[in-house]
Amino acid sequence: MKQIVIATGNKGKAKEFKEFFADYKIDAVSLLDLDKNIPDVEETGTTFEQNAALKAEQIAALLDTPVLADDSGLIIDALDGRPGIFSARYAGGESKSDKKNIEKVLAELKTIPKEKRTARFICVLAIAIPGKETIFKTGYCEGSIGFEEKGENGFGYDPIFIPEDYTKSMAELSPNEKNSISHRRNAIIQLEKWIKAR
Ligand SMILES: O=c1[nH]c(=O)c2ncn([C@@H]3O[C@H](COP(=O)(O)OP(=O)(O)OP(=O)(O)O)[C@@H](O)[C@H]3O)c2[nH]1
Ligand SMILES: [Mg+2]
Repeated sequence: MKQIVIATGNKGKAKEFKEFFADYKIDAVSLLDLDKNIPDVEETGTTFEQNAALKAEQIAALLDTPVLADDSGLIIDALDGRPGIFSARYAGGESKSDKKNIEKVLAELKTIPKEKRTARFICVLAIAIPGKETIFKTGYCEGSIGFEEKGENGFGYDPIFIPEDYTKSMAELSPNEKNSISHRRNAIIQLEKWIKAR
């Protein structure tokens, strides 16, 4: 089976990439699957593109193979776009905690009414191929932030994100349903030609 390396240490992302690439009969191997001790890539960029490129290019150089990286996050209008590129580490501290991040967002939006809770997920994919220019693709998923956590599926902010035209949270959707509307899917479908040519 063909393989593609995904430069992520996020379990939720790794699972979704495996599901997407299975459709193309490609095994998506994440950093969690590799035996090698791979150093953490510091996300020092100021944009999703820069951080996606940092992850893809550093791991591609290290392994000398094409690598796909995903930098993603949640953009909330009432918070001037926060948590944005800081989505994974919004509540601060070294340990990334989805639960603490969600609590912080809900607290910040406490007095904000339903119609002003609009938000979107963004996913920027970078594909680094040694010796070639890095390719970028961006996908979005529009929605709003609920008032409480709901559902057990997905990861990150899914329990408080209600996709547009839905009443359920992203975490209440099945993996297949999420994968049919998510920001990650909307980025990946733009890569279809590249994936099929592999
Ligand atoms: O509810 C969610 N559903 C999603 O589908 C989703 N996609 C991204 N996010 C949030 O945005 C951060 C990415 O930050 P990020 O791109 O730096 O990834 P990460 O640090 O978790 O892993 P890595 O890929 O960098 O190794 C994540 O941790 C999450 O908090 C999501 N939340
Ligand atoms: Mg990260």
